[in-house]
Amino acid sequence: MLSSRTSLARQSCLRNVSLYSKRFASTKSLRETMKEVIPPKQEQLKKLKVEHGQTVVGDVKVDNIIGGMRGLKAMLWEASVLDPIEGIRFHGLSIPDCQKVLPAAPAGKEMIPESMLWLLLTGQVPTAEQTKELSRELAEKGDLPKFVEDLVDSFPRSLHPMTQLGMGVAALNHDSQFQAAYEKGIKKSEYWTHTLEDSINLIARLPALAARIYRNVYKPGTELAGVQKDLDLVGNYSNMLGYGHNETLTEYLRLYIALHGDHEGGNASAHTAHLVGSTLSDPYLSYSAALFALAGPLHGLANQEVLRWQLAMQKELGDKISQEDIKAYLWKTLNSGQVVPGYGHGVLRNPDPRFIALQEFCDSRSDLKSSPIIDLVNKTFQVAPNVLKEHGKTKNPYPNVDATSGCVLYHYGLTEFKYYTVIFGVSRALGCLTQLVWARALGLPLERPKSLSMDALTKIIKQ
Ligand SMILES: CC(=O)SCCNC(=O)CCNC(=O)[C@H](O)C(C)(C)COP(=O)(O)OP(=O)(O)OC[C@H]1O[C@@H](n2cnc3c(N)ncnc32)[C@H](O)[C@@H]1OP(=O)(O)O
Ligand SMILES: O=C([O-])CC(=O)C(=O)O
Repeated sequence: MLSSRTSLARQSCLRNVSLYSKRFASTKSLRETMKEVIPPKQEQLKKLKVEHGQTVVGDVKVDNIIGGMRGLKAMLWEASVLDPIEGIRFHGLSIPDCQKVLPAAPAGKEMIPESMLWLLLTGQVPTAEQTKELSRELAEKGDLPKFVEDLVDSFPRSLHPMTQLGMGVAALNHDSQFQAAYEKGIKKSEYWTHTLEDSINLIARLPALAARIYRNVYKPGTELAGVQKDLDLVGNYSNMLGYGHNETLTEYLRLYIALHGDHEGGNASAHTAHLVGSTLSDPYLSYSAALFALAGPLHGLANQEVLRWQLAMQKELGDKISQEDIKAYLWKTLNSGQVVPGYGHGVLRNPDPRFIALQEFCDSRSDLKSSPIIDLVNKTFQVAPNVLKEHGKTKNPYPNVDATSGCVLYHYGLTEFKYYTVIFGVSRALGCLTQLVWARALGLPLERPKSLSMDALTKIIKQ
C-alpha cells in the first residue's frame, strides 16, 4: 500500500516541482519578499470582491448547521488547501514536493520549519541561504523574558503541559509590538508589519518555552541548555529537550514540525487563531487560544491518546501480537463506545499523507523498522481500516497523522506522551501565524457568522 502510494506521489511531485521551480525566491530578505508579494494579493482580493462578490459557491444545508459546519466553504485561508483524497498542499506543493524542494538544516536531510514558514508566508521556496538567515534570526530572538521563565517555573508539575504552553504564550503578549502600535494609533495598512514581527518573535521563543515546560515537568532540577545562535529552530529545541545528541530524533522533529505546520483554515486550532485574531487580538493571544483547541482529544491531543491506547493494547496482548488480536482489541474499543484514536478525519477520505511521510521516515531507518512500537502502529494500520469500515460509522476509516507521530519519540526515549501535543503546538504556530499576517495584510474583517436557534431554523424550513 505504502510503496504504490509513494511512487504515485513521487510522479506528481516531479510534475509539481518543475511547475513551482519558477517560484524559488530571490536573494531578498523575508520582509522584502513579503512587501513584494502582498500588493498582488490585495489586488486579487479587491477584484474578487468587486467582480464576484455575489457569486454563489455552495449551499448551506441544515446538516452543515447542525453538523459542525463540515464541508461548508466559508473561510479564506491562503497558505494551504486540503483535498480529501490527496491531502494537504502548501501553496500548491504536496508533501513529497516540499520534501524535495524545501531546504534542510546544514547537516540534515529533512525539510525544516524555517523553510516551511518561508513557503507558507510568501508562497515561494526559499534558498538555503535565506533559510539559514531565518534560522539565525529565530535563534537570536529565542530567549524567554525572565518573567515568563518565572511564571512557567511557578506552575505545578501536575498542570498539563498544554495548559502551561497556552498560558506561557499568552503571557508573551507583554511584549506585543502589534498591541503597542495599536495603542499608539496606526493605520490599517501597517497592521501586517507589526503582526509579522510578533509572529517571528513568538515562533522564535516557542522552543525555549516548550523545552522549559518539559524540563520542569519531567526532569526537574536538571540544567536547561541555552539557545545556541548557530543552530536551527529544531536543532535548538531538540538540544534544549536533551536530545541534541540524537541526530535521527532531531531530524524526525524537523520533519514532524514542518509537516504539522498548516492544515488549511477550518481545523479547530487554525480556525480558533483566525477567529480570535479577527478581533485584532495580538498574535500571542490568538495563538494561545488556538493551543487550547489543539489540546482537545478529537484534535491535537489525539497523538497522546494514540500512544496511550497502543501501549494499553501492548500491555494486554503481550509481545507477540497477531492481526486477530489487534482486530479483537479494536472491536473492544469500539464496543465500549470509544473512538479509535488516530483514525478518522473531518475532511480526509484517504490515509493522511503526513502519516505516510512519517512512516516512510521510519521505513528508511533500520533501528526504527525493528522498533516494537512502530511495528505495532504498522500492524494496526493493516487491520483498523477494515474494522472501522465494518463498524460503519466513521466516514474515513484511515489513519490521520496522530496515528504514528508519537511512536518515534517513544522509541527514542521521549516517552512522556502527555507532552506530545506541545510539539504539535510548536509546529502549528507556522500556519496560524502566517494566516494572521495575511488576514491583516488583506484587511479581513471581524469573523461573525449568523447563528440560528432550532425554532428559527424550523421557521426557515417551513418557509
Ligand atoms: C491533527 C488532527 O486533529 S487529526 C484528528 C485527530 N483525532 C482523532 O484521531 C480522534 C479519533 N477520530 C475522531 O474522533 C473523528 O474521526 C474526528 C473527530 C477526527 C472527525 O470527526 P467527524 O468529522 O465527525 O467524523 P465522521 O463524520 O466520520 O463521524 C461519524 C461517526 O463516526 C464516528 N467516528 C469517527 N471517527 C471514529 C473513530 N476513529 N473511531 C470510532 N468512531 C469514529 C464519530 O464519532 C461519529 O459517530 P456518531 O455518529 O456516533 O457521533
Ligand atoms: O484538518 C483537521 O481538521 C485536523 C488536522 O488534521 C489538523 O489540523 O492537522
